[in-house]
Amino acid sequence: MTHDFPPLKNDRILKAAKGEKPDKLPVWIMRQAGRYLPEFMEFRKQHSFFEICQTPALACEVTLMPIRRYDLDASIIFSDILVIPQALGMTVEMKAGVGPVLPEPLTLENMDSLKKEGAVSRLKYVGEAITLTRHRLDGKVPLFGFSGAPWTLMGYMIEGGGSKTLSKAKKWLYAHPNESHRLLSLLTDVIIDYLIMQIEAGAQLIQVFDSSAEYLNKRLYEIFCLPYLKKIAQALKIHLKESNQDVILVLFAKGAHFCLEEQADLGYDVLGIDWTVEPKLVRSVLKNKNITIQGNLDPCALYAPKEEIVKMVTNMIDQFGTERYIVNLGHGIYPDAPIDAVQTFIDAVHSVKL
Ligand SMILES: Cc1c2[nH]c(c1CCC(=O)O)Cc1[nH]c(c(CCC(=O)O)c1C)Cc1[nH]c(c(CCC(=O)O)c1C)Cc1[nH]c(c(C)c1CCC(=O)O)C2
Repeated sequence: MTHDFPPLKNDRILKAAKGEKPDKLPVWIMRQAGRYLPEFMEFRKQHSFFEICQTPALACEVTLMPIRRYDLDASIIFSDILVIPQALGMTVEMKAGVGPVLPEPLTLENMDSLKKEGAVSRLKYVGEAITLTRHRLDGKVPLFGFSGAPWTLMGYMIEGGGSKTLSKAKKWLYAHPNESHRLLSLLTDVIIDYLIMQIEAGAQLIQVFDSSAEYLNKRLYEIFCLPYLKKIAQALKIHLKESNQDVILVLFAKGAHFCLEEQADLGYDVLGIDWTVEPKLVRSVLKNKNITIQGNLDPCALYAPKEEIVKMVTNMIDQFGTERYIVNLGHGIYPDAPIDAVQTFIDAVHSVKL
């Protein structure tokens, strides 16, 4: 599909992802388009969460909010990982102060009622938001599309929302492995088609969020996650090759420090690292892997005084080194992050001489 998008003016993140040298270190922030921005909170008084997700003009507006305010090097389309369970026929509510709630969680008995057929066509609005946003960005920075990973989606679907232990979803892994694989396969198929749709709509990078990886161990991750994450990367790479496109693939498996090497062999161009992992350890474990690292300032570091933030950022960059590196937080930004601290963070990154 040709879209005639405006030419890209800032390719720092694409360069870093491919192992080329950018003019400055690229920086963006997970969950940058949302809740900590006063303009977003104002916007949310007029529109419900899923109304914004499902209305391309509104999703585009929110995506652009942090780009107007800050000198970020990438944008990420406003949406949520839970639009997939929604498209599969599950009810998802966004409750103020609680987070996402799925009032009728998935069970062994009702899992066959998931509506795989047509799921991606019910997510067409995400593609439309991406295309519109690519035009409105006017080439200022590249645009990320994203999806939840199979295991993270499975967790929310079975738990019916967030959970401290994920014990209901993990029970499936231990007690019902066949049904778990059936569900993870179904989600993988939908995720692949969904991400291809986002690429065709104009996404220049894709991030897969496995935010619930931290609840598993190496054995469970090898059995129930790595094969599916690999299938996703391979299918996307085949699609990109056949359609002669160049799109960067990023995997953020939060807390999966028990299998960094295995993650590096899945076919993604970039690995996101959470803040609990030592930068030097990451670099030493992955030194022969030709992979770019993204991360990993503790989101809570933004509560520190300005001078401390600058010191922590400089120290982090020293430890990661400036090659094959994209600066980010080690998880999504929190709703009460001071907006000046975000500016300090970005300026500290961009002031590093390469
Ligand atoms: C686990 C997860 C979810 N959603 C997402 C993840 C993976 C990333 C991560 O681990 O943080 C991903 C996500 N959610 C949202 C984006 C938008 C783009 C961005 O700015 O990064 C992205 C990339 C918007 C959102 N998603 C949500 C909000 C706030 C809801 C509101 O405005 O009422 C936003 C802006 C709601 C949401 N959605 C989800 C939760 C747990 C919550 C409630 C807590 C919270 O606020 O983060 C599920």
